[in-house]
Amino acid sequence: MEFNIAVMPGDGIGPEIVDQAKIVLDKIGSKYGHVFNYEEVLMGGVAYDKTGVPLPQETIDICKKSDSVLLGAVGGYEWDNLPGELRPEAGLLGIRKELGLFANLRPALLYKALKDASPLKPEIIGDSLDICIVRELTGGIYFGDRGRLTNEAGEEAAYDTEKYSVSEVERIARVAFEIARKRNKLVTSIDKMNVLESSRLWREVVVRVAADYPDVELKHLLVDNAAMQLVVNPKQFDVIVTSNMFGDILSDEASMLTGSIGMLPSASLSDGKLGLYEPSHGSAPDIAGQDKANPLATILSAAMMLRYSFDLEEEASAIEAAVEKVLDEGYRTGDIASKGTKIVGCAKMGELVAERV
Ligand SMILES: NC(=O)C1=CN([C@@H]2O[C@H](COP(=O)(O)OP(=O)(O)OC[C@H]3O[C@@H](n4cnc5c(N)ncnc54)[C@H](O)[C@@H]3O)[C@@H](O)[C@H]2O)C=CC1
Ligand SMILES: CC(C)CC(=O)C(=O)O
Ligand SMILES: [Mg+2]
Repeated sequence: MEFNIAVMPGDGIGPEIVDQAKIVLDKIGSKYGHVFNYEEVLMGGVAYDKTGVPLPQETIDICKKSDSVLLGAVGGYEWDNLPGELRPEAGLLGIRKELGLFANLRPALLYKALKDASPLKPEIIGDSLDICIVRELTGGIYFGDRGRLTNEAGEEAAYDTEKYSVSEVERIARVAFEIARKRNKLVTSIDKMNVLESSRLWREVVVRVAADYPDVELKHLLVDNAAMQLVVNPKQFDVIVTSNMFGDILSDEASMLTGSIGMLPSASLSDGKLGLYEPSHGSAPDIAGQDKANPLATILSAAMMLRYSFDLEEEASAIEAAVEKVLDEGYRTGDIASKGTKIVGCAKMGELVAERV
């Protein structure tokens, strides 16, 4: 089969890690008889530098007519003083909205070989950890009204607004329950209903949706407690469903339970087959251009693309198995290295995975 993939390398380590994912995809293509056509598009700081905006219309058009989108990461110090709407991150939020990518799946999976890389005690982490975070991606405070104003005391002030509609909560809750049905049948909804009205609506709607899934257990946690529970008892979670900002923060925390933010892939899904696949981390400007980045989150995101956008389950599993094999053989990028392991760079890690596909 033939697939057209829009590729946004982005900024910082983005181009390095995306290159490795393409090498692995090409190996899958040659093994299973698929052709992946890549069309590189501009988004983020690199787009701002070349066109004056972080998300050019041409990028949106090409993504919309592609079969899926692969992204590295965007952002960096050099764009830190731009106004919000011109920052690289505005390009990312813009493409998520344009493509209707309301469901962000972030699986935090601990590979057995990485047990030593997890900061949690062996008696807490056990042999494995497998949490699926379902983060709402096109609503909430990242998309609400914001601005600057002068308050009653004549002082400069700023505001951002958290807003969720019933339909926005309902559709993300359904995604979470459907996923839980295929896993361990437990959804934990995380909110801040003791303070926020938007969270009270969130909880009401999730409870209503749960009635359609009597085979799935529903629990609720307040987000501050949830942040703590992830560290003290992560095994209590199966599927977590939460808002855009809480999911952003909690997924970075969960990534560390599995060894590194460089291990956490993500799939951003819409109502249709078009999805955007990217690692959960940022552009890591502190290590950009040094061949130090861990490309595994991006490679595993490419596997999610095969699974969710192209229905190529066997090929997706082949990538995941190749990643597991490389780790079992003791190869590590610096972020997941431990005593007795073999440290390799970003490019070598990609090559090793491709060889084992
Ligand atoms: N999806 C995206 O494009 C995202 C972009 N950002 C942007 O990225 C820029 C940097 O943000 P930070 O807060 O520093 O977060 P970050 O995720 O880029 O980096 C945090 C820490 O993790 C390390 N790290 C991240 N990815 C890694 C990898 N693959 N391998 C090894 N180490 C890795 C970095 O070196 C750094 O020490 C900012 O401009 C931010 O807005 C942040 C998060 C997501
Ligand atoms: C622009 C930000 C919302 C990106 C981010 O931190 C994320 O999606 O994880
Ligand atoms: Mg984030």
